[in-house]
Amino acid sequence: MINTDKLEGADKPYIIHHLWVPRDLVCYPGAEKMVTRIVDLRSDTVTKPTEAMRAAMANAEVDDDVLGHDPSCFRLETEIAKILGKEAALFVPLGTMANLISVLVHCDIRGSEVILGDNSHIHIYENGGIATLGGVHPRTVKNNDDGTMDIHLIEAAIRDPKGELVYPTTRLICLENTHGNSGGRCLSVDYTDRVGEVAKRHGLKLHIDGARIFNASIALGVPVDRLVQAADSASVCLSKGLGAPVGSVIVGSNSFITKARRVRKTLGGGMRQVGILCAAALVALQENVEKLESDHRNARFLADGLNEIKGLRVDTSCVETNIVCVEIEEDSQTTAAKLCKDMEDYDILLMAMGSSRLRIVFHHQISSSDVHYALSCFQHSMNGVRNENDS
Ligand SMILES: Cc1ncc(COP(=O)(O)O)c(C=O)c1O
Ligand SMILES: C[C@@H](O)[C@H](N)C(=O)O
Repeated sequence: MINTDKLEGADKPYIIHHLWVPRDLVCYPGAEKMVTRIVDLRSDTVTKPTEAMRAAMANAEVDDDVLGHDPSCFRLETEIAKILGKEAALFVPLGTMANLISVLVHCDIRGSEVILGDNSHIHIYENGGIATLGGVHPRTVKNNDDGTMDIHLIEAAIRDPKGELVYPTTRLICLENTHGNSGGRCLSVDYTDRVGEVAKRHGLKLHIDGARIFNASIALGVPVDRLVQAADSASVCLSKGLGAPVGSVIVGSNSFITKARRVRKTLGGGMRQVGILCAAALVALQENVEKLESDHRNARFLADGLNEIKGLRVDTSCVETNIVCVEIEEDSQTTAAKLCKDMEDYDILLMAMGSSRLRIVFHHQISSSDVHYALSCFQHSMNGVRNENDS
């Protein structure tokens, strides 16, 4: 890897992706834009469809999926239900809608309450949809750093039926595996099964936000169907690590999915010739699950490298899948926003998750050489920050 410490800022524009090209080798104006590539580490939602996906989309067998069942959609839903070990599945545009529909079906009686993590995606990043659209009351329990909620706190949060005159009625518990805001941490089968036992004991349902359940499966070495066995429903994002251009699915019993299909239509989520999207998702399912391990490997490699850079700190023990959370140390004299901007100058896109926290997410369109390139740019940027502050 080329040591970038020695190069002056003026050479910065002449980055030919992965390589620094000294000025005299660049012979004409605009060459600096000749060969650059965006290294997009903002999320695993940013992947572009592969050629195989585009071909599948162009040749997809389609029909009206509202009036009947689009054949490509039927094939995808049948396949994903089988893989997740549930009776049926429903294709939806976004994971947010998958979670919303699931909660609304489980909590279809007024005054219902759902127990979920205070740092969960449903609670923080889904516009409070379960309340604003579904009238479902959220009852949060503290998320631990590993994405779990203490089981005794879950049980304590369940409303006493004797108080039904004044309390909402608990009907659902939601888990999230992997847990996004905890840095992609995995919930174990044992933990999930124990929460499932609590739900059953109290006559409650269990939903798993499985946006990245395939990442958990690969990281834990546990089949996805075993990870969601205790759940009555699960949402799975095909458009994240699996790399489909669009789509998530809900899995559950036949009767649950029948109700979910109706709620989807109510929300305007019914789609006509949706096979065009499902054909790409089928390719993603067939081709990209096996690539998740290299995303996790790239994440671990970057985490270890960043930890060696003065001013940055990564808890590498928390890097279990494709997400790396980077803390910017106080004395580093920079911020997450500034570092994102600096890295953008190198054509590297990151997401700030606060004033001193960065999130880096890996996917199948990030290569190991991208990782080396990103590492050298982080080093160069943090050196620049230090030089600025020393002068
Ligand atoms: C854990 C988790 N659940 C649900 C979602 C929602 O997915 P979407 O962005 O497709 O609505 C996300 C977002 O990416 C997520 O990270
Ligand atoms: C930010 C969040 O909504 C999105 N689910 C992501 O992980 O990129």
